[in-house]
Amino acid sequence: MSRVRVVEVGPRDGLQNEPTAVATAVKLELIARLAAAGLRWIEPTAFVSPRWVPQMADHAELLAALEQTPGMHYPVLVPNLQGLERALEAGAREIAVFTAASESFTRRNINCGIDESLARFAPVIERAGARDIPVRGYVSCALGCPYEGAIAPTAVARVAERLAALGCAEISLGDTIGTGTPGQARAMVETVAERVPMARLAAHFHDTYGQALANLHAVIEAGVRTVDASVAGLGGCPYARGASGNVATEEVVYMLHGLGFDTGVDLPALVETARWIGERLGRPPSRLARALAPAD
Ligand SMILES: CC(C)(COP(=O)([O-])OP(=O)([O-])OC[C@H]1O[C@@H](n2cnc3c(N)ncnc32)[C@H](O)[C@@H]1OP(=O)([O-])[O-])[C@@H](O)C(=O)NCCC(=O)NCCSC(=O)C[C@@](C)(O)CC(=O)[O-]
Repeated sequence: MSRVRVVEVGPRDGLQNEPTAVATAVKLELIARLAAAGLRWIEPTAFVSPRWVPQMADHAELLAALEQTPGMHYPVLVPNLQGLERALEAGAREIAVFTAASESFTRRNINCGIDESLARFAPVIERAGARDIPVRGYVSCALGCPYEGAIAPTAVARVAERLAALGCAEISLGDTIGTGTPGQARAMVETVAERVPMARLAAHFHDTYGQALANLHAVIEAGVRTVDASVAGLGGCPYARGASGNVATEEVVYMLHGLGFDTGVDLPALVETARWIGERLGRPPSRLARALAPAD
């Protein structure tokens, strides 16, 4: 059976936009439950400025408290050298850098242009490489920008290629505001794959317009085998208006199993985790979690 790798981004992308502070202990329990459900790649936090994203202010405490057992991967977001230094001190073994295919979004999200972001990442990736720390690169706004509208697939491909050339092992392509549709998603991924091999691409789709599963299906048919998702559909980028809701991991896993892919994830345990975090945050369950709810 062929495998699709699911990268759980809920504790980071999912929680970064929550209006009220989520206790570090709740985040740690969420991560432990996700690991127990079979997820092996879990993005736990971001070493970004607490002024920009207060919800990630406990990054060092959280990462230091995580037991990084063999076989588990906990990549953390790092925007610059300062973030890298702090992440390394806290015990990071994998990192992710993040920019976008849109100049306006990049400025609002990390306070610099695309070229400058890549210049900042160069020494980050070099230092990580010297320690054998794998680096993922994110390209946001891959299917549209909240400030610039449509984004050409070739613009996404150019940024992805530059991240790969800097040393990113994997490139995650983000439909940050969830406006993409399946034909666009497939065309974008195929254009990027002309410059970065398909095996190194990941799809990171938000469900704001209800298109995420259809878009994922389209890019899986095109050959993508790594998919980002957020338990209970938590999430959204604080610097992308309307970017609520990553695609729910449990719905992705249900679809992948239905398509005959192995994910290594125990779906009932994941659904239970989705219900657990939803209750703590006062969030409605995903459609799947609702459908699979035990009878009263
Ligand atoms: C990049 C910066 C820091 C630039 O922010 P800046 O204000 O330009 O930074 P600066 O270098 O001018 O420094 C200003 C202050 O920030 C501090 N600082 C500087 N760097 C750090 C750091 N790493 N950690 C902690 N503190 C830091 C620095 O020490 C200084 O502190 P002060 O002297 O004023 O007290 C800021 O814009 C930032 O943190 N942005 C993060 C925004 C963010 O996390 N957005 C969400 C993630 S992206 C996303 O969600 C999309 C994605 C990945 O999920 C995919 C998708 O869906 O498309």
